[in-house]
This record gives sequence, structure tokens and C-alpha cells, in this order.
Amino acid sequence: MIAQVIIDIAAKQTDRIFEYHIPDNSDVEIGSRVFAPFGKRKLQGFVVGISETSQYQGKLKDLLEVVDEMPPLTSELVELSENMAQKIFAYRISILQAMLPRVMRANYRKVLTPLTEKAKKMPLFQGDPVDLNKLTDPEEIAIVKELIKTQDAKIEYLVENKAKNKTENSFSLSHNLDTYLEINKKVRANAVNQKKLLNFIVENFDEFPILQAKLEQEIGVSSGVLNSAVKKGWLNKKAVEVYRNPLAGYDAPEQKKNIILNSEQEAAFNQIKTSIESQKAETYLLEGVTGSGKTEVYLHSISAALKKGRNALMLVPEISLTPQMVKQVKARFGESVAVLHSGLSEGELYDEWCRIRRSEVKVVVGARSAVFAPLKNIGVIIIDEEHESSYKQDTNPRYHARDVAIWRSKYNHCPLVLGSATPSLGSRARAQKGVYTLLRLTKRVNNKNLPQVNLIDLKHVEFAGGQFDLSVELTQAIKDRLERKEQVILMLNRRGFANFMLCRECGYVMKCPNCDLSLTMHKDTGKMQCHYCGYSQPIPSRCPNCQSSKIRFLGIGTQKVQEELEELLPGARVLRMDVDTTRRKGSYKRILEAFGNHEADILLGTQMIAKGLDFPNVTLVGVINADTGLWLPDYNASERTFELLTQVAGRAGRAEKKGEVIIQTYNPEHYAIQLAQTQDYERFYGVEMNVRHAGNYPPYFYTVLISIASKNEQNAAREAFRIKRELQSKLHAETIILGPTPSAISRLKNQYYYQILVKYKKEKNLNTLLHHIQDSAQEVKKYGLNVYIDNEPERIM
Ligand SMILES: Nc1ncnc2c1ncn2[C@@H]1O[C@H](COP(=O)(O)OP(=O)(O)OP(=O)(O)O)[C@@H](O)[C@H]1O
Ligand SMILES: [Zn+2]
Ligand SMILES: [Zn+2]
Repeated sequence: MIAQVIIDIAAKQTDRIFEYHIPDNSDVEIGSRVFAPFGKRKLQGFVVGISETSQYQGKLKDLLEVVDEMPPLTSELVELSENMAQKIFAYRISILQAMLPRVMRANYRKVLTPLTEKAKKMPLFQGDPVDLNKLTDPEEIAIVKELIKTQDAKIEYLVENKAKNKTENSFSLSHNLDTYLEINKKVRANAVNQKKLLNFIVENFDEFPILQAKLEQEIGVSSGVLNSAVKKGWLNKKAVEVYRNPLAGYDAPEQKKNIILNSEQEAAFNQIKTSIESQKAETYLLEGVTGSGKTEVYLHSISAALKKGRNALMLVPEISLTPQMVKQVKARFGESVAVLHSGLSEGELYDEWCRIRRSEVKVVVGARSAVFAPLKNIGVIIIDEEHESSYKQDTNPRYHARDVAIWRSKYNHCPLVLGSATPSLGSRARAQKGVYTLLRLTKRVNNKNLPQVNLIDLKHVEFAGGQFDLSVELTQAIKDRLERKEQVILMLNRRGFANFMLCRECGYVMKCPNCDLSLTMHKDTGKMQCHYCGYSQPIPSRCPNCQSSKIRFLGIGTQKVQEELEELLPGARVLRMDVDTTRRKGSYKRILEAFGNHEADILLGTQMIAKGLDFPNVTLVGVINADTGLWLPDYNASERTFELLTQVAGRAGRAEKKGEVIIQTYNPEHYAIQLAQTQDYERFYGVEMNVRHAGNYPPYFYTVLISIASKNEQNAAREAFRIKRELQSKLHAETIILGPTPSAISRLKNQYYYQILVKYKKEKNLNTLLHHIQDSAQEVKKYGLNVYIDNEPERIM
């Protein structure tokens, strides 16, 4: 038999199938990871097909071995990777790798192995191969070169598999109960520990095998006692695989009572249920105002799928951001839930993934990449907060989880539910055209009103403190809540916004030497930092340009607002949530739990706190600066602003108590802000569609962004113009080609970027043309050029 293999080298020349002969009695399947000889190297690859015959004329090489016990990819995922490779501009191997947990990606070590006795005795080796990546001493490098030349040593590539199963010792019994009773009689009473152990064995005979940790704890003996019992033949010891449990701590304290759906929820659920039961691949857009109970519709849908003996896949934005959601799913479906998200340790992630692959779970909840979960027999797919831009991966491979989900829904003959209070314009437009089926929840559960929203015009306002962050009105409103023992959520919009250093004498702004971005001040670490490449330097006390001491730090940070709040409202307990306070694993969850237990009055944070939170005691939401993102040079800046404000407003007044929202803005007359005030998505949709129509933007046009990067600015520009000419000569006249222009951030990590935006309605050959452009860029890569192609970009700056 012949295996079709995609080899683990991301390059144009290898982006195709290589054939190998499958040795007899080797259990290669589609989806297997294998080792294959490739030139002089031994590389990993994925089997994407198996056939009886080959077109290849010569003699095929044998596959070397199969890496995993079970093929890591299902045949569905293999097929999916083929489909994706045709649509997005990425190599098939990059797509296949993206489907696996990070730890499973192969790591190659280049080592030098001694061949002759002479070499083996050299101090360089000390008997072992040398890791060439770790070799830095020029003298040693010279020796290595010489050894290769004289063939006393050779270079080899070792593949490291970092994915490891966690094991623990388990003890089982070797005799029957009577024998232990006998032994127990013979052991003298002063052998205290042995007695303890034997008594335990006799009393808990049926409980065995038992894990070591548990035995030690229950009997109160050390591992030494257990090991000597093994030597005596009383116990057998064996390492068994155990799972790391990332859901520990998510156990719901009480099983929630079964909620009865209201009539709108019921109507939406019934439609979804029909598709689940008839196994129909239909896409639903569940448009429900904040607090309308979308989650309950999801959970009912999952139940309905399970009842049909099928499984469920649910995507949420960044799961660590919604511990409340995980808890609910876990409370409902218990042990059969697996979670996948970037907040887990690599080991935990791998274990969860294994449980899914081995069909030990029925429900998978996860962030973007969970859309590749090797779950079989899917009966429903759900994407919560479907408008979130994080569902699009903005690095290679640039896929959108929604597109992948649509493909999987067709493959599995199951419905896909896209839910949001503020659907993306594209999804809403597709529902208008009937491509998706629109389901609406127009009211909050129990007929609660949406909160009242007040706009405060920052151009004409009195500020409460010495800083220009908090208006008198907002401060007073916070005070009122504190007196009533209610809670407040305050959001500082970080989009398009940073704390930067400005010299009032010469106008100098401190920028990153590698990128074209201003450095951001971090008071806690005492550093000015580039958020893009990580460069940092100490906060200066004088202007680096003119030595003046008149430097100012502009912008506001959550830290500064926290200080001001504590000054204006002494005694107020403030919890801060931003990148700095959530860096450590689990801190997000801890902060939210503390706020939920009313250990603080105010939750102050960045966009992180805008979505999905459900705290009944929150009656006031304040937005400190609504509009920083409004003027970004992106066609979807209004959509993002409207969405953010509507979402954060939705956190107020979700239970019995009435909610209020105060939005501070410099642009109270802008339509995105005005419509966020009424939280009227449908009207916003109407207005924004007109704006997009006038500007020839999505969803009226499709878009592709081509970025050209080089260390040499001229080269980037020259190639960009060449690509534009090629596009112009081959595309329709009505297709719009914008650029090339330097990207809004024109230099990043010492690379200059130029970009071209193509807007089109119908271009049958565009895909082929773009692949061709990318391929020819590969050929000029030796001049340091890189071309990136992003289909339907979320950001065009
Ligand atoms: N039928 C119902 N009866 C009573 N309570 C309900 C019902 N459905 C949902 N709830 C409760 O209403 C609250 C809000 O629901 P949920 O969080 O699902 O809203 P949502 O639509 O997801 O809102 P958002 O978009 O703001 O996240 C939750 O506490 C939920 O338990
Ligand atoms: Zn930088
Ligand atoms: Zn200066």
C-alpha cells in the first residue's frame, strides 16, 4: 500500500503530496503522524491518503514508523485541511499543525553524532551527540566543521516529542483476601506501619487498585512502606496514565434548577432542535439583546444533540475570559465536558485534547482553535459572541473559525448557531439574504428593561479630580451605588490608545527603535515598553532628545484611574483587570470570583470586562472614554465602537435592580455612539450598511489584503507596485485596487510593510492569481521579501 504524506516543512517546494511505501504489518491510517525519510533527513509528516497504486515511476521509499498510538487527526480533519489549503493562503502543513495542540508540533534538534573512535574520544562529545543549536564557541564550531569534512562525525536531526502523558503510581493486590488475613496475623504488632497497611488492605480489599497519593494519605504511611510491601510481594506497583484536570475549581457549588425557556427562547430553540433531529446543516444567527438568555438556548441545544446520541462543539471568545460560561456548561454536563483554550498549561491542553480524540467526552468548549477539536459525530456547533474579531487568526494560517465551523456543520450534517447581541455586519447581512436563518430574542429574560444610557460630552464637562478622567456626574453616580451597596463596572477603552511620552519643549515622542510605534509607559515595572516587539527601556526623567525635564506622559491607564478613584472615593474597594493584573494563570478567574462575592465595589478594566459577564448586583456601568477607537483608519471602526459600547452597557441591571450606564465621549453626535445609547442593533445595522455601501466596503464587497514586507523599504515598495500592476492587468475593471501604501504601522520589528487592498464582487480567478503571486514572492525571498495574503481581513491598518 502507498501512503500520501504531507511533510513537515513549510515551504513552497514541499507543499505537495509525497508518496511512500507502507511496510507490511505497519498500522498506518489516514491522519497518522509518521516518520519518513526525506533526502538525508528523517522528518515527520501526516498521512492524508492511502492508495493501492502510485503514478510514480521509480521505487518508493518505505515509511519509517508511526509516531502515535492513535492517528492524531480524524479523516474529517484531513479533508478539512485540504479544503482550507485551497481557500486561505497557507501551506497545508501549517494548517495540519494548527489542528494539533502546540506540544504535539514537532521540534527538530540538529545534533552532531561522532562516527569514529577518534571523534568519540574528543572532549567535545563526551560520548554523546552535541546539540548544534547550543554551540556558540567559535573554536568549537571550527572543530565541528573539520569533523564533518573528514567524515568523523555527521549531522542528524532528532525529533523531540514534547507531548507527554502524565502518570502516577497505582497499587494493586497480588493475593486473595484470606492470604492477607494470614499475613496480617503473622506480622508482629510492633511493626506499626506494616500493620496499618495490612489492616487497610483487609478493610478496603475491593477498593484496589488505588493511586499512591491516596494510599499514603488514607493510611498515613510513606512511599518507603509501600515500596517494601512491593518487595515482599504484597502489592504490585504500576505507572498508570492520569489526566491533568483543568476544570478543577470550576465545579458548580449547586446544580442549577432547570430553567423554563420563555416564549422567544422556546421558539428559537425549537427551530434549532428541528435541525438537530433531522440532521440538517443549517446556519442560524441568534440575535438576542444583552441578557436575553442566549446561553440557555445554547445549553438546551447541546442537550438536544446529546439526547440524539450526538456530540456538541461550542466556541467562546477566549474561554479564560468567561469562567462563568464554563461553569454553567460544566454544571449541566459534568464529566463529559472538555475545555480547550490558551490559558491551560501545555500538559493540561494535551490531556483535554486526548480525551476528545479518544471519544471520552461529548461536549467541547473552547476558544478559536477548538474549532479543530477531533470530536466525532457532531450534532450541533455553537459560536457565542460570533462578532468577536478574535475568531479570526491574524497570523499564519489566517483562518476564520466561523468558516471552519460552517464546513464542519456541512460535513457532520448538523446545525451551526451563531449567537450575539451585536452580530457582525456580514453575518447579519447573510441572514437578510436568507443564507443564514435569523432567530431573534428581542427582550431581556423576565421582561427586564435594557438599562438607561446617558451620554456625557467631555468637551463641556466638569471633572471631579485633578485628572481629566472622571466627570463629576460619573463620580456622583458611583458614590450613589456605593452607598446602596450595589456594584459598578468601569471600562477604560484601550483600543487605539496608549500612554506615551511627549516632550513639551521639543515635541519629541518616545518610540520603539524597531517598530514605528510609541512606547507605552508601565509604572509598575518602571519601563517604557513596545507592545508589539517587547522592546523596553527605563522610564526617562529627561527628554532623550533635548534633555528638558518638561516631559509629560499622556493618556490614561487603568492604574492611574484606580489611584484617582481611591482618592475621590476613600474606602471604595477597586479591583483592576487589565493585561498587567491578569498575566498570571488563573488570575482572571480569581478577580471575577472576588467581584462576584462582593469583595469589591468597583471592577475597573479594559475591553476584557465588556462581554459576557453576568453579575446581578451591578447597577452602574461607566465608560471612561468611548471614542478612542472611533477614528482608527479601519472601515469597521464604527462597528467595533458600537459593539463594544452596547456589550458593556449590557452588563448593567441584569437582575431585579434597575441598571444605568454612563458613557463619557468627545463625539456624542456620532451615529455609532448615539445608536449605542439606545442599544438598537437593528437600526445600527441599517445605518452602517448604507455607510458600507457608499464606501464600497464589506459586506457589499469582498476584500483581500496583500502585505509586502522587507527590511529594505525600497524593495518592499517596488515589489508592491509590481504586484499592483500584475493585479490590474488581470482583474476586472470594476474591481477596486487600493494602494500600495505604507501600512498604518509601517515598520514593525525592523521590517517595512506596504499593503494593497483589493475590493471585488466577482473574481473567479483571483484565488489562483493570488497563489501565483505568493509563490513568486517565495522565489524572490532571497532578497528578504515576504508577502502575506489575508482573506477578509479584520484589520486593514
Ligand atoms: N428562561 C429563563 N428564565 C429565567 N432566567 C433565565 C432564563 N433564561 C436565562 N435566564 C438567566 O438570565 C441571565 C442572562 O442570560 P444570559 O447570560 O444567557 O444572557 P445573554 O443573552 O448571553 O446575554 P449577553 O449577550 O449579555 O451575554 C442568566 O443569569 C440566566 O441564567
Ligand atoms: Zn517594537
Ligand atoms: Zn525634548
